Amino acid sequence: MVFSSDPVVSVSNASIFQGIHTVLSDLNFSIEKGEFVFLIGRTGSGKSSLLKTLYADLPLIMGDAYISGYQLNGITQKNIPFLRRKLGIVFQDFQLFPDRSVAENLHFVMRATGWKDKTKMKSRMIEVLMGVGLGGASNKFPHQLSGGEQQRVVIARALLNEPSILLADEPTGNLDPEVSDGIFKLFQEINKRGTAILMATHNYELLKKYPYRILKCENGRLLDSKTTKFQIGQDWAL
Ligand SMILES: Nc1ncnc2c1ncn2[C@@H]1O[C@H](COP(=O)(O)OP(=O)(O)OP(=O)(O)O)[C@@H](O)[C@H]1O
Repeated sequence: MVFSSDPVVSVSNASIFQGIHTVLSDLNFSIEKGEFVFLIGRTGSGKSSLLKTLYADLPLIMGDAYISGYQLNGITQKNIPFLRRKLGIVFQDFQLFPDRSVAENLHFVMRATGWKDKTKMKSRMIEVLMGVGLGGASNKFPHQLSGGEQQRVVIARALLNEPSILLADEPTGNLDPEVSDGIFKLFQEINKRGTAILMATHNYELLKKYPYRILKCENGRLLDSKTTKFQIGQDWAL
């Protein structure tokens, strides 16, 4: 049972591994419902590994972690799809099926996550596409959309099951600055509607402009702007 006062993410005494290599150790942090948090750090510092652990693509071997009401340590293969229904995941590369329309891309996820009622599926699909500003795009194929529009479809797809948190790994990394600004604003709108966001980014401008909480991977540790003062760094050295 998830109570509304529970944090969406809660991590204690955890270490993050890639095989036998420890990437981050002694992690202790939580993310509250509706919080917006940046995740920063130099290339190879562990941002993606942390996100992968949170969506159970990497096993949590040491420590405790809960996300969207699921305990990550000891989670079974059978339960991972159920966990992922509670999360929205957005990557830098859009990962849409190129040979399927926008509607078919969304339908695929809905069917895979247990939706059956065709009327409800259609109205939810329209709702999420409208929500990302792509109300008229359902019959288009990915190649007929710009990079920014494709990313909006990916965000719509991530929102289908009303996740309590969106995990975003460099979601604006492949887009030019103006387009990425629009995508960032979309994340802010989604956040204002109540979804927590954990966003890995190298975009120094965003950090300067929007004073959200920052988690920084540095020297195998995770620094938290809520409890520690630290330098953000320059964009090449985030
Ligand atoms: N699949 C993998 N197998 C083994 N080691 C890996 C794998 N992926 C990443 N690593 C290693 O884990 C460490 C953390 O990498 P990670 O991708 O989490 O960093 P990152 O902060 O997300 O980097 P970037 O900003 O470049 O995306 C690095 O030392 C990297 O080489």
